[in-house]
Amino acid sequence: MSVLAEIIDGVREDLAVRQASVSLDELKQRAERVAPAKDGAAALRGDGVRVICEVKRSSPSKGALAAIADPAGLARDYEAGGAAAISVLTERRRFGGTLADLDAVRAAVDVPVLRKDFIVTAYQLWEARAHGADLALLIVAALEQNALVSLIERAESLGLTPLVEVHDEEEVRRALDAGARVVGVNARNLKTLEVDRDNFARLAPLIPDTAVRVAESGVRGPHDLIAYANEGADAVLVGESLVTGGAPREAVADLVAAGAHPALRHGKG
Ligand SMILES: O=P(O)(O)OC[C@@H](O)[C@@H](O)c1c[nH]c2ccccc12
Repeated sequence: MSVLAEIIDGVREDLAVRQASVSLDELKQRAERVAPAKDGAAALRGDGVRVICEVKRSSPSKGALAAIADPAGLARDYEAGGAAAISVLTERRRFGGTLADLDAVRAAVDVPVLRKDFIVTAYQLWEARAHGADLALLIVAALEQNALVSLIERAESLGLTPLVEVHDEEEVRRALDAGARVVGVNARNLKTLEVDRDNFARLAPLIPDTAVRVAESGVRGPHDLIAYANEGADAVLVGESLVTGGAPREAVADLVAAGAHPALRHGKG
């Protein structure tokens, strides 16, 4: 079984427990009480390369990365450094995240917040909205095409911007066919966990100008951001290097400054 399939098995078990304790109706009521979602797509494209900063405690490839006792404080540092959005991993078993992290981050920052999880049912989209997320990750490799189409539609109907993650040519085609407006190219193959930073350059030309292009994973510092920008990234998603580096606000500010450089041919001008 692939790593991705193993993760999803665990996600489905944890999901069943939550579904048994919080009904869909209850989630819908909570979703009505939170502030309306912010425009996630607009936040990820503009002058300069936008930086999405991730709250990430551990990963299947590296194990424990950082304890992150105060996710709200980390998110405030990210925002102060110039983050365009904050990604919060809510998967528990492999990434050490919870929905409580999402609540804490939502309450701490004004920028859009992404729920990063392995979403396979509409219930999880309602959860994302009920806990204040503005964007939700949908991983093409984890979904049949009809499920992908219906989850994108459902996300949009809740005001959530779907960040649709792809890893190869076929998945780009599926994402676009399904109506994705924000496409994330992951350098990491979730089935093998291998990182290939050249993946973005291969796939970006297949994504039309009408969509927002996000380069995900493997950004160690400004050098990698500049490379992704020159390959057409509107935004980059950064986790590990920020949580392990010790000075998150400064590290984000360095990335944002590198992405703002006028010599960069970022985005689609
Ligand atoms: O820690 P990194 O290499 O900076 O990567 C961040 C982010 O791209 C990565 O956490 C990620 C991308 N897609 C995912 C899907 C599920 C879980 C995690 C991810």
